[in-house]
Amino acid sequence: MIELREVSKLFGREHAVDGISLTVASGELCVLVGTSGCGKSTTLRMINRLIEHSAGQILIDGQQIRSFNGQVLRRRMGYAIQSTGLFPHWSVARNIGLVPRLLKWTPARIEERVTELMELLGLEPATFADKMPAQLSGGQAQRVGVARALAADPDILLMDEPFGALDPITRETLQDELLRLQSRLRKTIVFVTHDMDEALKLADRIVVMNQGRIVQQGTPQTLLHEPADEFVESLLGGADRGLKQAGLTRVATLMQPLDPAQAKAKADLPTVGVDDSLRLALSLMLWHRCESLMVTSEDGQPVGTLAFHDLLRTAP
Ligand SMILES: Nc1ncnc2c1ncn2[C@@H]1O[C@H](COP(=O)(O)OP(=O)(O)OP(=O)(O)O)[C@@H](O)[C@H]1O
Repeated sequence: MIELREVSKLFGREHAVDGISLTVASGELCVLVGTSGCGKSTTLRMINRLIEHSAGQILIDGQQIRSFNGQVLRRRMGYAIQSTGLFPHWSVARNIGLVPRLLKWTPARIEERVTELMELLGLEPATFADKMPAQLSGGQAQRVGVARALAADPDILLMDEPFGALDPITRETLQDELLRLQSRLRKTIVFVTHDMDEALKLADRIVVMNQGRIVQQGTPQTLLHEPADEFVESLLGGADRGLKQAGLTRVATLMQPLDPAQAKAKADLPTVGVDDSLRLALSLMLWHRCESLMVTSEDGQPVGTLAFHDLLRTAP
């Protein structure tokens, strides 16, 4: 668990962070979101002491971070950043093995761990282990950055706009992979982004910052339903909120079970997956100009139907 109590950071006389209090529970994915310069990166870097806080307390599992040596603390936490920070003259495998090497793991254990992580992140070891960072695409380099952050199996992962420089499709893929990894690894993650759509998709809890302060924190649903003020509302996209809400809700929540007597008559309807979002369902209805869809299970079997009027039941 990470706790920030009335934490501030002053650069000269300027408050980059101004008395924020925040608790991130173990296993929680907490996203800090806000416009440029609001203090997100400074907050993240205070947690691993790349930046020292000026006032307040930061605790990891109840212990003040100042009681740890800074380097020791950083080795206990994964850190992934937008520019990846990979060493350009080191191979992918050597980059991933950095922290285990610093922790003096045996070469055999490091090799085993590097191979395991490359497989976990979808980087075929035989193809990528010996490549140099310059030979990687942006998406592959980010995967290496995340693998390196996970190398020593830290409980805490700090991620600063890790997918910020990627094209939208690669970015979506890596977001999906982070969610898949998180459902398996249950790390305590603090993730910084300026992109509210990314925050809504990834977060268990979103913390909205403005001018060094926290203006609201809550689940994606809470923010969408009850934005604290106009600033939060504008970050959420104002009138677009209905679509964003639909993007967070699964088809399964509103579908009607399939009536076997009607199955044949509905067999020609366009299909949507039970785990797809209502936003996708709406898009399919608009595209196919139809008012209902057949809902299929993961293995493609029809399990229900979803009607246009059902979608209106998501309204708050
Ligand atoms: N080393 C520094 N020295 C002086 N001022 C700094 C320093 N680092 C950050 N700041 C200032 O602190 C404020 C918060 O910066 P920070 O990088 O935390 O914002 P951010 O929300 O992460 O922004 P961005 O999304 O643009 O990265 C800004 O006004 C910035 O100019």
